Amino acid sequence: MEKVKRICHAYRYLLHILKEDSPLLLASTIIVSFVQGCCPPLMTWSINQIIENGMRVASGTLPLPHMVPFLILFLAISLIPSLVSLYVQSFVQPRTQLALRTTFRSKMIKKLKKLKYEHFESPQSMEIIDKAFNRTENAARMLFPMYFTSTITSLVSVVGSFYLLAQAEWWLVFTVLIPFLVEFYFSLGLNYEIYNEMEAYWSMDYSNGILGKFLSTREVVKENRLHQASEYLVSEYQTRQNRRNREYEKYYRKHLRKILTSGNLARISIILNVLALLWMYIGQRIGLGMLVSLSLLIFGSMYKDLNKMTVILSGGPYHANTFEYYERFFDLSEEPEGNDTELPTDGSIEFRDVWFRYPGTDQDILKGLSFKIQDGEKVSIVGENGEGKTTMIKLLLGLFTPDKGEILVGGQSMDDLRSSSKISQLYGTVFQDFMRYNMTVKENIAVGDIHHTYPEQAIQEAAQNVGAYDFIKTFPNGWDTILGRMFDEGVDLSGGQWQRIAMARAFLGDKKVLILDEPTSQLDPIAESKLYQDFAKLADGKTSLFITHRLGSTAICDRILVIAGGKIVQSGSHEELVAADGLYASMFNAQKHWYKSCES
Ligand SMILES: Nc1ncnc2c1ncn2[C@@H]1O[C@H](COP(=O)(O)OP(=O)(O)OP(=O)(O)O)[C@@H](O)[C@H]1O
Repeated sequence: MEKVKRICHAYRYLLHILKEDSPLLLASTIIVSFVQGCCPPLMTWSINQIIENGMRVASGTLPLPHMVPFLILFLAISLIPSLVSLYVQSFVQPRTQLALRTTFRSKMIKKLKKLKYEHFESPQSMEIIDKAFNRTENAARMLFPMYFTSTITSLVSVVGSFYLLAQAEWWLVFTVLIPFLVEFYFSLGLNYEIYNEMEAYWSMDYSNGILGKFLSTREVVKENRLHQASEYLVSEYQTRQNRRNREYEKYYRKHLRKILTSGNLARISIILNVLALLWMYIGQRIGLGMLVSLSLLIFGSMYKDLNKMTVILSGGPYHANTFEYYERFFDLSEEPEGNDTELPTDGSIEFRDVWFRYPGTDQDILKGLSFKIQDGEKVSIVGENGEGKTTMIKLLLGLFTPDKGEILVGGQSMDDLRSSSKISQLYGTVFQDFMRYNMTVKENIAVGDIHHTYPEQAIQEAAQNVGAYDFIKTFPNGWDTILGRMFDEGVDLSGGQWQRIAMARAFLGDKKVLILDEPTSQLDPIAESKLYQDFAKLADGKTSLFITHRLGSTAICDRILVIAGGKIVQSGSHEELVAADGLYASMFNAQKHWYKSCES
């Protein structure tokens, strides 16, 4: 029952989309499918007429011209199925594909925009998103037009054919139908079983696909070549694919026996029914025309149509099941609706006993993190790898919520602020893995504050503030130059130049809090020192947070917070912390020795 509900739901959904998008296409598809369905019974009827009347023409009891309408009908019916298939293949299929793709994609993209950020860091959610994006369209295409046209055609054809069979003998309807119903019952269960087994196979495909991307992504290819890792990745990819293929073959062999045996009941019933017709002909209960035309019907189109119906009915739920992923995707939790909470007027930050672990994991990353940053203060956050510095920033930005404790910005709780529609105007953030948009320089910077339209001069000023103005001026199309290598006319930038563009974007507008997560990782020492000076100017009067491993850079900050074990373990100026002889001093001394050994 659940399966039937699911397929009905999938069809209702698809037909609704097509009715809205292209009602004419839907109507014409229904009409041509119906006409095609009428062909087999009409063909049977015309063969019967041609044979019976042909014999009368041969015996001289009927003039030849009386045969002409039946012959014309016969010719027309022979042509219609191939014309209809051409129409479906060359028009209905591609047109439907476009309509479904547009509807599915745009609905899914709108949903993506609202998804809770945590889903993008969860492998389970990412698998649902991947399947919804990659499989729903294919399944929809199978259901319409393939299954939909086949269902109408075979249903009309089967009803017409049963009518003709009943003309010969009423019980023929049942001797043909019952074996097919039994067959259908078994194939329905079998296909559902196959679907469940295929789930494991698809999961393997998903992870192999990710490995395959390592071989085609530009950034990754560079490193692969350098490490000569491509060969290893290719062979690993092949090994995994082979393992998956073996799994697939196992499932296929397991079901082959069932698939082969499941068609036999119907095949035997066909032969028995044709023998029954012969028996009726010998007993003179039907004529030669009926014997030939009904035998052709049972052996040919009727068997095919009934068979098609069992495939549609048993395979339909299998494709409709894909809609389960589509529905699960839409069930993923969303960020709360943006409200009109006003932003705070000062940029002070306070973490009060904040605890946090990533959803689906069992390890606390932040364990009672508490600190205060005054409005306008410049603070450096330092700590060893994996101590939770970036995690802390994600919480501050409202991408995740703490499991315990509270975060305040300007005295306002992040619980209220995180859903403010203006939140993007509070923070200017540059992450380690900032975005490189393959768009114009202007757009690359302007997306930093989409709530305002900035004149070109403001964009240029933003670029100047982060030292990007001079290299942008040299571009062939100036501010309208497309960045990145995705397009022919695109100009690629160095890592440091991209970083400056990202900074111009992040700091566009009047952001109260500036955050830089490893801002200088791609800069040379001169550029790094220049960037700090630029940033100190830019950050004047604003609260700013630096996450950095280069402890020399902390000099521009008023204070340093040292994070370890999910807590702040030290706080003070560079001089105070070096003198305190704690974790900061040992990290700083290690770096000092490293620089010294480089100098010597
Ligand atoms: N989405 C996630 N799911 C589960 N664990 C995560 C996730 N993101 C990060 N972690 C874990 O959280 C811990 C803290 O990571 P985080 O990136 O905050 O550290 P960090 O101090 O910024 O490190 P680094 O200095 O190396 O950038 C790490 O152990 C990391 O593996």
